[in-house]
Amino acid sequence: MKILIKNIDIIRCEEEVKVEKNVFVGIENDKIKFISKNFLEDFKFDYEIDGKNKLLMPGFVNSHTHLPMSILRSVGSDTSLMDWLYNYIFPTEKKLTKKHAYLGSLLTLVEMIKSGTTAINDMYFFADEVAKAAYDSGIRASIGVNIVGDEFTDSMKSEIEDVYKNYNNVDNGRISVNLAPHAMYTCSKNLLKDVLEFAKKLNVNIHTHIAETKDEYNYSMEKFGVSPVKYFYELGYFDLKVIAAHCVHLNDEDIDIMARKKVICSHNPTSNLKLASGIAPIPKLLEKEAIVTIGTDGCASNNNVNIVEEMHIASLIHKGYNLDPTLVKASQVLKIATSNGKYIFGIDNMGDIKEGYKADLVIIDLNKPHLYPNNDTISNIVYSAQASDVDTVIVDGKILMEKGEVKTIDLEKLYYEINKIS
Ligand SMILES: CSC[C@H]1O[C@@H](n2cnc3c(O)ncnc32)[C@H](O)[C@@H]1O
Ligand SMILES: [Zn+2]
Repeated sequence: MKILIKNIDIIRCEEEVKVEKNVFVGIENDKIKFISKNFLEDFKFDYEIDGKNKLLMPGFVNSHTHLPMSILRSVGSDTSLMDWLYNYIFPTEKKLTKKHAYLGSLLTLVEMIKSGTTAINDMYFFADEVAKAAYDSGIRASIGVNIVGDEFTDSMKSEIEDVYKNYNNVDNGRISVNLAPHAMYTCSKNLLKDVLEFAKKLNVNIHTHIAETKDEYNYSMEKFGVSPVKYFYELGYFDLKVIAAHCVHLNDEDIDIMARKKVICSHNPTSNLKLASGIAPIPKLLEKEAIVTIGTDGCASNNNVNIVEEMHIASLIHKGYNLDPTLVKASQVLKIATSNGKYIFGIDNMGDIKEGYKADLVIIDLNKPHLYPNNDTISNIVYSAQASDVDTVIVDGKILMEKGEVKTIDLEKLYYEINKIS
């Protein structure tokens, strides 16, 4: 498939974040073929998109999600993490079925695509169903197989092997698999050691929750004499690629370790605020050049997966909390929410608008009252844009949504099914 986008403004995000006005962009198969000031006559396209009053930018990457959890939206609201998990979420999750996981995932994916997310890093039970939903939706996804308990059992291993066989590196690498030990307080040390060896054998990423609450930090210090970050470091986890969700309670040594070992921090500001977990030291991580990305967490602790809103909150809280308006600038947050996601997927040519790069793109409709006047496009996108401004979403060169209409999922049927099970 060849797509021509004409007369559009673009934001390049990788090195310096900058805007270019009124260009032609050609997409061929899964990649950006050209970006040009003029139309290239010999590009024979199948499909044309008019870019007048629109902005093309790299798609958003949501680095920490639990797709099926839209089914649990608003369960246990107004409680702290441990109360929420142990008294509301874990008991309800025991009742979930494969069907719930598939339909809940699809519902979350609709919300994600509608707000411009082109790639996600997930972890949950029923990973096979989650992977199927991600596959069906057309999004780019790394699917985490949930691991909790004392021992690495044969049934855990065979679930991982099945999901790996069915979904790792599927559809031109669009779907991949990661191992997701839940957290240091729900997995024994032996289990974590075995999982690490298994991840090495399969050559996959690790995705886990680290240092989310003060309780977790204190538990780690009391039981093991080290912080959660140092605990994972000493186990050898950071010799692999680890996506560490939350990273709220870090000491200076933790920040140094994370920067040096290139741990990928998934900043989840809304979930951290809703569960009153705290505010992650993102300015300090950025100062040390650690890799920071952005995530929503699951729908029950957010209560949505709107990455535009997440970016907005991330751009504001560190300024207010530290009484410093220069922290987490609009250009930094845009990079965090888009191009830094490439580190998760290990795809170098992803996360920017450049020739030869993956066509994982969103088109924003600028013809909205809150986006006029366009004095500073980057500030307008971070501080004023709404999810409903996302007009078109393209992943791997395929159009998943156009003019606000999701093409890959039958919404009427999905809402009907969701209503039946809720
Ligand atoms: C490992 S599968 C996912 C597991 O994690 C639970 N969960 C969702 N959000 C959070 C969070 O913010 N901290 C810790 N655990 C969380 C989810 O309910 C599943 O049980
Ligand atoms: Zn989580």
